Amino acid sequence: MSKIYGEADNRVKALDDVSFSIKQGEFVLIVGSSGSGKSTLLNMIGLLDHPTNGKIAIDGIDTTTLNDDKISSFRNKKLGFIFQFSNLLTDLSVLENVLLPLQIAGNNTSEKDAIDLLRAVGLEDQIHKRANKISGGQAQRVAIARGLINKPSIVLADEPTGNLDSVTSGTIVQLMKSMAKKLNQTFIIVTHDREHFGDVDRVITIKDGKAFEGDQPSQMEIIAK
Ligand SMILES: Nc1ncnc2c1ncn2[C@@H]1O[C@H](COP(=O)(O)OP(=O)(O)OP(=O)(O)O)[C@@H](O)[C@H]1O
Repeated sequence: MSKIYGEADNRVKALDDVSFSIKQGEFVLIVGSSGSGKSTLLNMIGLLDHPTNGKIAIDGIDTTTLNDDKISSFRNKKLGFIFQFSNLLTDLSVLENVLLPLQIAGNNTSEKDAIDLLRAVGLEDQIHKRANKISGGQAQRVAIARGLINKPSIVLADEPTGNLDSVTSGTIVQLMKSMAKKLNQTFIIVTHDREHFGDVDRVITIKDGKAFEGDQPSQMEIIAK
């Protein structure tokens, strides 16, 4: 799978023939220096953008063949997003923001699940605050709870611990790992904080748009192919 931005003189090959497969339940880190293509890869797996060449298969479905409606419903049902600049709706409370994905997916709203998650990210005393009255780090933790509330089978996170102190980062990492185990969720996490994550199933390094595991070019198939 490749992704090229722009044309002619402005052409940037952000992903260059990246190919790997991730199994259900794997906890995977994507690391690499700034500008290497990590966010581009996450956007492709999250079906937020299309690859220029190749395909992304999820659960055996080649997502490049799906129309926009199908992509939206696929995204709502299967994927959870924790993106650093994923804005919260500022007119809503912290709790309402976390409940939103349940309502969009038409799932039964479970306030208890939302409150449990907010407690797990250390925000139980902020749940009725409006989202514009909390700090950046707290907003990041709300975004984490919001990304997990639907119990998505695949969670995509871009720098989920980026705004957080190391104690809170540790709590968040433990929460994500325990959810991954309990619900057999796949986590694909872009991070600059490799050390905060401790033991993980796999680490994929992106270098100049190419994917490596260990020192070897990644040779596995599917998900991004
Ligand atoms: N929308 C875009 N249009 C043009 N070029 C882009 C676009 N998005 C990313 N790029 C370019 O693609 C390359 C990969 O960018 P990407 O954001 O995926 O890197 P990254 O590894 O996530 O970086 P960082 O760690 O700084 O977030 C960079 O050269 C970047 O400038």
